[in-house]
Amino acid sequence: MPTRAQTNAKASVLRAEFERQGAQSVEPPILQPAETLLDLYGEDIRARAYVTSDSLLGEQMLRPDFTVPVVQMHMAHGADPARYTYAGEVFRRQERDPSRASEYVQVGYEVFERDNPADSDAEVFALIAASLGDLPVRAVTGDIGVLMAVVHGLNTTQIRKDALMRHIWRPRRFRALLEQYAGRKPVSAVRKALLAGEYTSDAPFVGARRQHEIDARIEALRVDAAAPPVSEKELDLVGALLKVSAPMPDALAQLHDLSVDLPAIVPAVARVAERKEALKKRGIDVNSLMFDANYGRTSMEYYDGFVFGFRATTRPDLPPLATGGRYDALTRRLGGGHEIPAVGGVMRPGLMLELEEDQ
Ligand SMILES: N[C@@H](Cc1c[nH]c[nH+]1)C(=O)O
Repeated sequence: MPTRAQTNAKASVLRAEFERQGAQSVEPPILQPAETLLDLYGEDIRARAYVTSDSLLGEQMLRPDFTVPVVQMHMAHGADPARYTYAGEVFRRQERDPSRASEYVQVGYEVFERDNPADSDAEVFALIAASLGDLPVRAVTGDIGVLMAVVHGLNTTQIRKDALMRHIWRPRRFRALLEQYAGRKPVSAVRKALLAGEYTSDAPFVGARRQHEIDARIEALRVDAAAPPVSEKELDLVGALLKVSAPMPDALAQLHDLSVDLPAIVPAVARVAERKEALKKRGIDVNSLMFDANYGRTSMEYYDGFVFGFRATTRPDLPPLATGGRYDALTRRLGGGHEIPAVGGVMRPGLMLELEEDQ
């Protein structure tokens, strides 16, 4: 296992390289305001952040990542375009796997650039690929924008689309909801009685929910039950889309085929195609680069476009050595009326050293 000093030294080397590529070095504080920022990460990180209360500052957290504080800083006073780099610890509780670190060093690179998003995606990816050097790694890419587009385009109610959108990050729940909306799941006897107004309960009010909220929820369930089901055809198309997992050229051909029946994904698929060309221009072998439509569905909920990760081929037990993605909407949420397309990624120097030791 590398020592902390070795990891920090490696981090400095990587950050210096990112500075040479034109990035400005920034140092967001370790303590971050939880009340304003924690929700931006989504459910998983919200549950895993170390949060504490401070009588002067309010709820504070140990930074779960750098991207959110960097976006906040850029939107408050950064000039466009901009490139930033940083190195330091992030903190996330591990609830399932005690062998995984709950505190580790990241080195990152973030690009805020309006002109050519495909090329910015390729810039970040190619820079990280180069920084990983000869390490035995394999990259996977994906695109959350394609999934969002398919949900937007479904022929169903806005309420259902909103629910599916929230569950993009919970693949099993997403699948179950979609099947429910397609009428594939039998409605339980209790639910039937509830919708028919035949269900009464004398359970005491113990939670925060009031009678009018319960009534509103029952009414929403009634409206939903009256909506026509999502068609079998759409269900199958979404299923087929989520199965796309192949090298870039083949994956793109499959996406193009699917977009004939799912016209809503046409612009998002065009972005995947543009990115492929931009990656190729930057020397990436796109013929062997994997595209997996499901990739990125369990990570940071601020991603809304390109997503990628690099894993060690010789050490499948290790977490990814580098990950990243595009987060345009996050800049809008923190921008107070402004927004700018943005993409970035991080590397884990500690894992890189561990892998080097194995060589
Ligand atoms: N902040 C992300 C990585 C990233 C940087 N930029 C974009 N994504 C993480 O910690 O997982």
